[in-house]
Amino acid sequence: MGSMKILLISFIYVKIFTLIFAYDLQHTDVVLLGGTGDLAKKYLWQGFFYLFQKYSNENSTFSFTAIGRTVYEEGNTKLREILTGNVKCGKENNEACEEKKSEFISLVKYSHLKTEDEYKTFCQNFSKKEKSTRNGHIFYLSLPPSAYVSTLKTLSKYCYRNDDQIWTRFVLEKPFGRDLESAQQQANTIAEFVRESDLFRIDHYLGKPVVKQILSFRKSNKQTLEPLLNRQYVDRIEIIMKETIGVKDRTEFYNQVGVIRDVMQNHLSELLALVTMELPRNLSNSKELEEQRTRLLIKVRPVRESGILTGQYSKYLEEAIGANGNLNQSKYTPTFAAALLRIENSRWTGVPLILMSGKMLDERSSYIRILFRERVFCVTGCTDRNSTHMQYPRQLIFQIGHGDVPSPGILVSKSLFKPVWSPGVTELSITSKDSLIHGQRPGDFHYAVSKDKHEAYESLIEDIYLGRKESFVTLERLLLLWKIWSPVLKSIETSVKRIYKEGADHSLNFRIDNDHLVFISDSQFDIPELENSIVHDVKQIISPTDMQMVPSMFMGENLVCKDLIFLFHSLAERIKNSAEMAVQNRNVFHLALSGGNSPVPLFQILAEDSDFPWSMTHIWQVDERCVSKKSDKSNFLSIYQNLIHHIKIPFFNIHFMPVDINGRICEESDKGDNQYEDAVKYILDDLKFDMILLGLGTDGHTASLFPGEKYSRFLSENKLVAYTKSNDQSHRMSLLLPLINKAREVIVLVTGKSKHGILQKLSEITSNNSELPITFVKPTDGNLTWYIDYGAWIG
Ligand SMILES: O=P(O)(O)OC[C@H]1O[C@@H](O)[C@H](O)[C@@H](O)[C@@H]1O
Repeated sequence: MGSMKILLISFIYVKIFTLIFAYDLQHTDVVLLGGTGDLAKKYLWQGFFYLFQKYSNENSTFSFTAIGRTVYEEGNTKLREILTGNVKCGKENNEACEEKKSEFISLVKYSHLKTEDEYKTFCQNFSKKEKSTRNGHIFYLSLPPSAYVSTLKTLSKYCYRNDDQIWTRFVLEKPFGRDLESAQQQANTIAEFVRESDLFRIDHYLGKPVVKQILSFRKSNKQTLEPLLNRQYVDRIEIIMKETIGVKDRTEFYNQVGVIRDVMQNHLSELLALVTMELPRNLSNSKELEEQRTRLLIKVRPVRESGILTGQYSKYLEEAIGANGNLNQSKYTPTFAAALLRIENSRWTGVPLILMSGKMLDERSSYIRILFRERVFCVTGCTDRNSTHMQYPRQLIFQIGHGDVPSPGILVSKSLFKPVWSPGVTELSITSKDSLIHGQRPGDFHYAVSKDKHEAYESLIEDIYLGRKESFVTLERLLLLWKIWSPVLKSIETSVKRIYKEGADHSLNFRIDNDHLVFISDSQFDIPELENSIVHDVKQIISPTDMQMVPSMFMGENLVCKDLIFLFHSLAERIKNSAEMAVQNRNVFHLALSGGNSPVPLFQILAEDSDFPWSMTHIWQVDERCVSKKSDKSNFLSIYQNLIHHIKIPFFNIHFMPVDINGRICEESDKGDNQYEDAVKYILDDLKFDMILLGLGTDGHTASLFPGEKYSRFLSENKLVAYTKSNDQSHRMSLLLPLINKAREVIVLVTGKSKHGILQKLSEITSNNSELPITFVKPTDGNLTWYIDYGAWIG
């Protein structure tokens, strides 16, 4: 009886063990469609070999099939030859690796598939694996994008299973569509037969070792770096991918895409998101990571035609003709492009982002370079490169590939901060070389390289196998990326491309001129070229530095004159101080805001300030256009969208001008002006606003008080609010001078070059008989301060 019991127990144990063991067995079939193509030869087989080396053992087995369209007599032999020449064991080249390589190569098979029946038979054999194991199927489509939909359709019909026994993953290479519309269309069709969760869209830049370190570097230096990564401190960001090779035998593909679709809409734009997005609290939370990425991309303004430059290397057309390319199309294919991007959020407004890439340029280098604003001013020894006193520019560089560094890595100017290195990198010192790196001596950098030395495809293929999706392109992100580039792609489709010489051609150098990019050789400015700088910004040369003297008074009143971003920040701080004082003294803060474009960045900064005493603040309007509240011309809509919408302010503290009463716009009989005046009288004890923010028009108008009307009339009549007319005779509503002049503080905000002329005119006024409305603004008991940016000041 006893021995029966023992036998039974042992039987149960053996059964459980077998079950566990069997459950642990996994067999993975990798099918590489386009397995004898260029990408496969160069990177993909190497990636699969890495996977095989790392994961194959007695519990985890693999088979590899290359699918091609060509019928080879000795397909397997041919394929194995390819692999023998292309798969490498790395520097160690050790015996164990060579053994593994032979094992790997002997496993690889070649199959020719073309017709649906051939696919069907292939897939039937394919599914016949031992029932006790769990099978994984990876279909990697290294095919022309035009073949994606039909191939996926066939595969999904015969090879697609996802259940307890089999998982299936499909891998696609960019480009995904040609523009927003086609990408959406392609995605919709694919979604009919493949689930989004089983689709892996590859952008191999996301698998590059340094790219994988960007967020952890930001996180490790959160205390020091994050407060600097914004428009207040960053001068510009360059995201660059320079190549020395040409298109070679890829002309047919390249003619369809050009440099923007090939690398800018995807690789470079993905990098942009990684450096500018809000840092997720938890980097391993892929949902949060994706949310922050998409939140950022939503705020990237679509590239404009004036913000892009394109070129083509001189031999491209010849190559294209040789490759039987379509000449008409080839002549418009850009092999070089530089684009100016803008992010319209409170963190980055105003910071230029330059994305640039080109084939056949003078060097091979890809990097993200963040240049910080300069505050230092050199007095002595400025041209002495060996001087130890000056260490500028101050920059943070993610060197993603090649360039002048010993190995891709992260570089931080020593004058910026001493980084805390994340566990994924190793600090190195760059041995002194004669040449400069990004304009600095190598020794002026803290430098670290990634510990992970694997090629992008190796780590991405591993991610596919493990089902980790963080480094792949989601559909939502893909469409947002297209939104940035689609419009400009359309508008430059048949624009003339600048022809440049292969290698070093200075005619590609460009600079930012306001919101435009221009080739320097085309521009009327004679600007000395800045050494080692790709972007030459004229403003940097002509605008005053913090060291330059600016008077402290304008028109007999206080003046604050700064660079645009600093100006907005200091004004936001001033408003907050006034609010806090008012709340302390009177328990309430009455703020009247003008409309127009100038104050928008200010609203956005204020909107971010959760410490502002919003609950004690009343927001009023200085003026309003006679339009519907929903019109994009409405001042209230702009104040609402950029400020009110983002803050916690009681509804009853918002006082919009009643220009739209039940759909009737500025009907005199509705007496909207009297209504607003009554509200002011009722709510403001002594008719004193704590602060009024005014603007200044190029014609000297302020609020909605335009030249030509007799404002002295309003002064004597003591009216507070009225309907007025602008120069183009359109109707407005405005606070009037008696009310404006009662305010405790009046701020006049003037920004942008276009305002230089009117400032000049005002500064030349000598008599007291000017008819310009702004000259009537003279607070009786309060004070007036001009806030003017360098653009308006210098012109
Ligand atoms: O920087 P890497 O990894 O060498 O990749 C560059 C290549 O990236 C590919 O995505 C582009 O299609 C090629 O045109 C480009 O040459």
